[in-house]
Amino acid sequence: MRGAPCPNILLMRPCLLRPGLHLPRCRLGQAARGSTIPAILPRAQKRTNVSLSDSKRRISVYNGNAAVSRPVSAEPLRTFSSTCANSSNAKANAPASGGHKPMTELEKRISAIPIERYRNFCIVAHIDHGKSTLSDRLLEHTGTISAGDANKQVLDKLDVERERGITVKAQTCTMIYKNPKDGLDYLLHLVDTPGHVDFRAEVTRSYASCGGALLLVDASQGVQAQTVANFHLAFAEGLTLIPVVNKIDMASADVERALDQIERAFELEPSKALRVSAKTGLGIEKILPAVIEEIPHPVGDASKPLRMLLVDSWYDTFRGVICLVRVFDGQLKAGDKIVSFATGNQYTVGEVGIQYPNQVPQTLIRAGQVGYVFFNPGMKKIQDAKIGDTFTNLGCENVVEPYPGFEEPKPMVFVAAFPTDQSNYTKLSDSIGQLVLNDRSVTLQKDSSDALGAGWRLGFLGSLHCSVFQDRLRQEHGADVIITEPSVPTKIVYSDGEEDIITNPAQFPEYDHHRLRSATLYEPVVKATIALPEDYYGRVIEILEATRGTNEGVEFFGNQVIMKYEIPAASLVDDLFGKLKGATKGYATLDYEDAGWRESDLVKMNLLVNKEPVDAIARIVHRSQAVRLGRAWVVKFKEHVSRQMFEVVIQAQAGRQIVARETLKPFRKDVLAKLHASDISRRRKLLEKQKEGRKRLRAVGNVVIEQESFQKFLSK
Ligand SMILES: Nc1nc2c(ncn2[C@@H]2O[C@H](COP(=O)(O)OP(=O)(O)OP(=O)(O)O)[C@@H](O)[C@H]2O)c(=O)[nH]1
Repeated sequence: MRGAPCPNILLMRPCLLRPGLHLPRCRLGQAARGSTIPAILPRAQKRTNVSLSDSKRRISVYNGNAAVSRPVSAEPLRTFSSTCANSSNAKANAPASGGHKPMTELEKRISAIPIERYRNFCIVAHIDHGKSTLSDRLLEHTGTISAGDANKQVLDKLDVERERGITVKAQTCTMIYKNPKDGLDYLLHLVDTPGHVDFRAEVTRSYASCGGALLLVDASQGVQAQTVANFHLAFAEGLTLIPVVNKIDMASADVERALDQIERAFELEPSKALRVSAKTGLGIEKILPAVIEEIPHPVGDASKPLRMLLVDSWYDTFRGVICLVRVFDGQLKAGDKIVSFATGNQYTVGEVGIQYPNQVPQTLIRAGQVGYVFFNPGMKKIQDAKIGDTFTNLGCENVVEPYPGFEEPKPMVFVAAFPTDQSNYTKLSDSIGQLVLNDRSVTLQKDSSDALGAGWRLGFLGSLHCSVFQDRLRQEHGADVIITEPSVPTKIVYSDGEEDIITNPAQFPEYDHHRLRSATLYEPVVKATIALPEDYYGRVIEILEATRGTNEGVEFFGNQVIMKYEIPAASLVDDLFGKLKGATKGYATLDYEDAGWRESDLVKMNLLVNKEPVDAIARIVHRSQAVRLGRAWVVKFKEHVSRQMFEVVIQAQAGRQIVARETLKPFRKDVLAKLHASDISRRRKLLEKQKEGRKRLRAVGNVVIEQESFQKFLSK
């Protein structure tokens, strides 16, 4: 399908529809050759009762009869007796020492709800379409938070989330809802997911613990790039989707257009769409009845051995590593001894509970529930909390099948981080370690630079991800840190077939390295989906062509255009999104996915100061950009380096070529100041002496570049 014009937007992310997900590839092929979405989507409709969040998710279709109908109680239901019962676990499964604590009213209410009345769901939407606001509104509607706390973005807990108004970490919240139709309590788990493309790993993880989703579309903006992308992720995960048109209170709302787009793009029935305003609360009361009606309940057996998926983890200063888990089978309570399939490590459960919306301890959590757990003693290393890991009761490893786990996200953007003051290395190391625990998509390696000392090389999913991490490092940990310019990896294939992927430009071989001469270089490319109003089409084409992109298809939906381009990933770190926003008055939206490597005429750029390369500033760029970037470098570096006693030459080198140069004049001590004007021979002698001195200094003197200069140079 690569390179073929895309007949409809469903096909824009074909690789997300993974094999093995009941969506035969031939269907996609047929559609790609001209048939339209209906060939595919009636299946999606049929799949409204496909529950892939049950214990056989990813491999089987939910059979309504298979649901466990046993009423649940807060008492352990340990009827499994094979290997597990004979293990030391039998003892551990007895109530935690100290006996039962009396159940709280909340626990009593939860324990009376059977799994058939659980619903796990999330909200699928484009960034800023109102997920967090709607989540707050639902929490308020169910009495989980008081009316005064709504609109405070309760689930956006991080400072950076509140400040930037975006969700970075997926948060979850349990709600109890009394359904007016049958007067019964339902246990709902709402997972608030990030909308931005860089946080896709968070989104995918969240979907894994859900049975369905609200597909939220802003009535004034309509379907956007990430609505399409996130729809495909949710669709591939087999989630039941309920269309919801939000922001109907806005003067610019065009509900009919949004409904038309939802129907044409996703083949979802517009008559089933709910029309709401998350801000004013208009129409909100229809959402939870629809969730109960449409979204299948999770399937699991609380009497079986524990089968529990680690969905997320974070670090709490007082309690250590806390894990967010989805229990598929069995139940979990304090004192249980459990084992990780990924690491083989054994743990004793210290506390279990639910997010309501803050952590509320429970006697136990059981099959179908999403909750938190921490251990006593806690996990030793932060790396032990492997997202996607399966846990079971100790002794049940042979009878429980682990989940396949999650695909490791691949970092696309790399930076190096150094403490401004090397004596703060350990402190900064701890801060970075804690943030990495909270964000498993970040990769971390030790690094060092001649200019900046010891530090780390960090890999991120995208530039926003990278800048959010920097903000968090500064805000939450008060870190004083120098961060180098972001770069993407480069692949070198040598003539003997050996491959090397370079993520640190300083480690890229110099142009005169004998192996590089016969090597082929590759840069990563992405398939980008860009949505914009038709009026800006021409300007956006210009920008995309300038990125060395290849047009792979354009679709028109009324006045909305959806374009598909293959572009170098390097253009994303060069603020492509900012440029698109600038050219479209902020209307353009962008989504992308990894599309492998493309052969490219790449060259290593060095910044030379008096002929010495400054390793922290090296970069691999396309040859066509070398002169422009080189010019910008030397001019900017000159601005930030203080003058020395001797002349400093700043050069940008691309491969073997010097592409730009600036000279920083030395301090000029006026050695002639006290001399009489007519004393010419004395005057010449003094100037000669000064020249000699400068020459000597230049030969032996190191250019002293203060950390501050680097900081200023590296900051945008
Ligand atoms: N007028 C109006 N504004 C709304 C409505 N829902 C949300 N908003 C506003 O839209 C903006 C974005 O809302 P959020 O809830 O933060 O959006 P989000 O989808 O969670 O954003 P991310 O988490 O970054 O993906 C905020 O300024 C909200 O106040 C609505 O129904 N009507």
